[in-house]
Amino acid sequence: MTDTMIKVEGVSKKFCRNLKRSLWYGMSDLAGELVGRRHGGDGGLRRDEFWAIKDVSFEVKRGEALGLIGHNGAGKTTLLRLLNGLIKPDAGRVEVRGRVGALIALGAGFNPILSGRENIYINASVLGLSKREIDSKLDAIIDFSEIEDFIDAPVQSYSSGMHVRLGFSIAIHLSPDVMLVDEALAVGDARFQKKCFDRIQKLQGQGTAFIVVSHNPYQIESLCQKVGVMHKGCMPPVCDGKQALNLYHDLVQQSLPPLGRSKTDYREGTGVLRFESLRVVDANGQEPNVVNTSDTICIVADINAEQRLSGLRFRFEICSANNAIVIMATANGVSESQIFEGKRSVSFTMSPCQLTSGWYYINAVASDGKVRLDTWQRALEFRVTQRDGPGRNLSTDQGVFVCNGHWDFMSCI
Ligand SMILES: Nc1ncnc2c1ncn2[C@@H]1O[C@H](COP(=O)(O)OP(=O)(O)OP(=O)(O)O)[C@@H](O)[C@H]1O
Repeated sequence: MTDTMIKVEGVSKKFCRNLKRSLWYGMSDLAGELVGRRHGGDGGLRRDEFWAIKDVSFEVKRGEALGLIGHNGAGKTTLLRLLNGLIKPDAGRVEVRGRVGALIALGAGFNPILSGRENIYINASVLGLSKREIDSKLDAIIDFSEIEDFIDAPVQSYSSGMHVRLGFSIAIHLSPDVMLVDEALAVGDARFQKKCFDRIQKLQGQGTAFIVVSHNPYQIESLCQKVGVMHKGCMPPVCDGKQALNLYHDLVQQSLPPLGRSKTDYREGTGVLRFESLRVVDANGQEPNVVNTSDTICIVADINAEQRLSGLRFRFEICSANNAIVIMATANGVSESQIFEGKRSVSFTMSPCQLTSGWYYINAVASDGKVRLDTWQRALEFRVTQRDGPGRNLSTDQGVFVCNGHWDFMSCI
């Protein structure tokens, strides 16, 4: 495996839901191993056991980043713990080359009663660095973490963001060959997140292989060359960002109730800017109960930016009941000089709306071009009909969109 830094082959890991039984299984497995009889492997599940990881395979090469996305409990952290050697697989093989930097659980690896400075020494020496090597990196670690004022305070007094800053800074300054990052970056503020992304890209250029777990598929798409979508412990072959986004979008939508029954939304993003409300209004500024295909409609979002932001991008995705994106209205060209701070409104007008009858929903997305600030999936549902009466034209009520093109009829020579 010349350039391959991480190789995972047919790995499975099971857990037991019942603590007492889990302890009993653990003891009997241990005893079995001592006499050369091993339960597990592909052996079946015992009572209350389930596969947290099932037959997962992938490779990550030098300088590559693999993103992992999936619902809560899909098995992402378990996979990272297997890669980091914290737990053993029940079946399959895990190979990881070189020095591994890991940011798995928030605050894990820190001794809470020791200061940030003391924890830097402990963490780095565990990874095999001498005192002299750590001395030479200390200033850079503290500098990057931006917590110099607190570096001699006990880590238990740190906020979650400060834990992440210190953990990330230690990990990247130890020249890891492989870096495992579990959702930790979501805790940092937007500016620090961006600084981390830039550093991840720089380290990738220097050959570090990354595995990044995130609930933000757009973050994953911008950072990672390939993506694994985990679902109930399984992971179909890794694919590129676009395919993975579609797969993840399908999984999210499948878990939502049918349109028109109950409104369920789904949020992700740093939250520095948030959509506060979203509505569809007609040409008179009224919110109609039902929209007509020939009506002018305007999608209006009220937003709130917690700090001065520029270079923003907004997108409204209008999706049909079968979860296909029908219209993607993208405002990429918000000029750099347009500053957003505090409460504002963003709107997109469709004149006429041209959707055929049925239920639709709108996803609203805001980013600064690099980091997703807010994604509000299924922010609003609305229904379109064709007006009853003489104007009604069933032949134009097929498909999802009535396109206003024009026909030409030319004679053939
Ligand atoms: N030590 C354990 N004992 C029993 N079950 C466990 C253990 N660790 C994890 N699990 C279970 O394994 C499944 C996968 O958990 P895991 O933490 O890997 O999910 P995840 O995808 O990282 O979720 P999240 O996005 O919420 O962090 C979950 O059902 C979890 O409850």
